[in-house]
Amino acid sequence: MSAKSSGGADAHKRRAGERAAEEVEDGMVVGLGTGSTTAYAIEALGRAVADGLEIRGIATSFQSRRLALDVGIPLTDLDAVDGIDLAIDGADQVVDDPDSPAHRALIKGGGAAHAREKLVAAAADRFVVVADSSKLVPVLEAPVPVEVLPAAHTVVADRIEDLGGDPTLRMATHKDGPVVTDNGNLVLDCAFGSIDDPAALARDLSSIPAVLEHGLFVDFADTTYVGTDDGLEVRSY
Ligand SMILES: O=C(CO)[C@H](O)[C@H](O)COP(=O)(O)O
Repeated sequence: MSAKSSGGADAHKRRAGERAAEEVEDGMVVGLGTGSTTAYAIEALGRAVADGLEIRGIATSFQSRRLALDVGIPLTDLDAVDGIDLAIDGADQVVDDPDSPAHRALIKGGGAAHAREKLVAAAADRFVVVADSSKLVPVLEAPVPVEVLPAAHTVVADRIEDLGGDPTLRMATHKDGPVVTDNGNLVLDCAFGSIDDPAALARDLSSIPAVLEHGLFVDFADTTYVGTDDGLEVRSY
């Protein structure tokens, strides 16, 4: 999937994605996130590679791998490198309140790619988030995507209800049945209302057997680029 043309939220996404791509320098290993905002960064990196920038990308999904190949970014794998210099990725919600202990916590996984996205973000020296301004919130409240082993989805759903969540199995739109992740698993979108303590919820979710990964990213982001009507806002943490 390529990035869409600009206008409204798309223009905001483009500003954020293209600005993040400017952070990439010759010789870097770059984590390539998933989603429409990151697609602008990947396309910008493809243009820079065509102009001589030498990088290696690590894709976080089938979608980001295809796009990177389409635009000519050489790819490698996590087990073939010593580390990742910089990872760029989008978010579904970002806490934007410097007075909150949850400042910079994210919800990711709108594209069901959060397991590999978190792996790559955790391996990166710097994790740069790209978002349009609609993603900024004072408190996280979107459903948290939880990737689960297929055989365990009802058991995990029960455990999530015990935690006060309301899990819904994510269903595919162009096939019968559920969304299946790039890892062959299922996704429960788990509504918790306002998430005042994302770190505690992240620990609780991680402790459930058969949860592969959840979409709460606490203390991962180093910088967030936010595309707005007026231009670009930068949050450095
Ligand atoms: O976490 C993600 C995929 O798993 C995406 O980065 C997130 O859903 C944001 O996507 P977009 O940039 O299209 O709004």
